[in-house]
Amino acid sequence: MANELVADNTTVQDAKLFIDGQYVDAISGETFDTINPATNQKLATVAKGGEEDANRAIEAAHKAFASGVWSNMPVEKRSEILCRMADLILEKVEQLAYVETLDVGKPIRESREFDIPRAASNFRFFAEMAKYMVHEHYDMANHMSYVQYAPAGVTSLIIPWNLPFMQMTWKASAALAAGNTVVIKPASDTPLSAVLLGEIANEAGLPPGVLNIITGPGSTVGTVMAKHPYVQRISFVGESETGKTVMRNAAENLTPVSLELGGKSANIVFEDADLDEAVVGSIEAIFRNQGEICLAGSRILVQEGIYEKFLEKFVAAVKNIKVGDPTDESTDMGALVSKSHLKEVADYVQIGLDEGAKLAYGGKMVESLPEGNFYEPTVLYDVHNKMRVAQEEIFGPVPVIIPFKTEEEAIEIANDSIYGLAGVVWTNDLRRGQRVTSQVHSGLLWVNCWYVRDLRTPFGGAKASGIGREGGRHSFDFYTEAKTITIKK
Ligand SMILES: NC(=O)c1ccc[n+]([C@@H]2O[C@H](COP(=O)([O-])OP(=O)(O)OC[C@H]3O[C@@H](n4cnc5c(N)ncnc54)[C@H](O)[C@@H]3O)[C@@H](O)[C@H]2O)c1
Ligand SMILES: O=C/C=C/C=C(\O)C(=O)O
Repeated sequence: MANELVADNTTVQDAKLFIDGQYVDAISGETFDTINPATNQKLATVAKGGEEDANRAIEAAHKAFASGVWSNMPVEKRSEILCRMADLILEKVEQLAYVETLDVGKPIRESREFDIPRAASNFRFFAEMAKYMVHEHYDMANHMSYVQYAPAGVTSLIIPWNLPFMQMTWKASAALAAGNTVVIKPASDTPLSAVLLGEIANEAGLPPGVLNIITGPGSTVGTVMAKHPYVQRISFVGESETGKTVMRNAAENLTPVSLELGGKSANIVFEDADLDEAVVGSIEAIFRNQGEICLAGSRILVQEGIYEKFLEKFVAAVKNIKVGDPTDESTDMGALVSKSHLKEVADYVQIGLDEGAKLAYGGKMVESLPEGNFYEPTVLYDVHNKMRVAQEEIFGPVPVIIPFKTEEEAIEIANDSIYGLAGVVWTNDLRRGQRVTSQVHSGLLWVNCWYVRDLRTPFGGAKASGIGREGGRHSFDFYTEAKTITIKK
């Protein structure tokens, strides 16, 4: 394999661009290093794609699309190839999980048990669904109409660094199942697992040019992927500000965008909740993946009658989180993705303290692990929702705990945010659960659970958290062009 792990499981082979079914160097010959966040040592050399490379990949995708080799392939056959990709992902679960863990800094247990199997599920789900799409047909007296959901064409997929393989496959599987050809750009901090998808595609029999992967900067490669006139759909995941830039660039050709952006979701704990369950769930919702999850329950709103008790139990649970080597099976929390991100997270904690928040636990780098980007799980409490740490996305293991008195106040605080991605409600009163979730202005809400995913449901955010929904038929709506064909009888 072109990108196989070497024997010691600490370094990976160099990564190239994947264009038209082949691994190639950047035209400029330039490369960049990807760093292991647990050691801050170099992990691999990666081809630094530029504008010309992005053009090359888009042209390859355009040619493959126009040839009909994929878009006109019977859906059963297309589905078979995508299911084979799912099988291959599962066969390579160990390799992919290690690469993901080394590149992202996340615990190996999570990579092996969640990210990689979920990537396989993404492929299998959309491959199966494509076969069972319901087609519309309408009759009039002298005419009949039917609707064809035709593949849109070349699709740009721009991916962030936090859950790289899972998110890339969430988009790619749907776009491919709908008959499109794709160009994928992983984030420069975490390009390695994406590059491995190229050989999986080749092994599964995906025709050349149908899937292309370009590693390189967002400012060049990403800009071309948003602006190129051949591109018919852009699906972007990342920060809200970058999303705005992508949308501006997409406007040049009126290219439809699907944007999954930042979040600052409220995790609301009511007095009538099962306290232990709420503590365990709230810990998971903010410390999983080092808190680097868009859906994180990063604002923990706690009703005043249980505020002290919740805080005590929450902090006790935080003390049990084992931070350390991401490749260690017993690690709960790994390293933050980069030195610069570590600094951003640490700066936010200082900002919070300066604003008057109190520190219940953490607040510094892990002293015993000075080489990597290990930050202690941190708890800020007695936070007011107007503080910057309650309004801005920290994207790290730093929840802010905010007290509230009434249900109305909890809803008001939850909605007092530019973001509207997710929300969690902990209560034993399901009527309250229904009332509160129906009034919180977010795309995804969970009651007494967090990040439970059913791939048939729409996924996406409100307000600054995004535009559009993917998942189930919503993905096919986005990745296809609905064509109405009317015939005289
Ligand atoms: N809503 C969701 O589903 C979701 C999921 C995961 C992450 N996120 C968000 O992603 C952010 C973290 O990821 P990040 O730091 O990698 O985000 P980011 O916006 O910095 O980068 C995302 C991707 O965009 C590329 N990019 C940068 N500039 C670009 C440009 N001008 N044109 C095109 N592409 C460009 C980057 O190289 C990267 O591949 C957080 O805000 C998080 O909430 C949202
Ligand atoms: O960090 C963001 C998490 C995104 C999750 C998904 O895209 C998903 O579960 O489909």
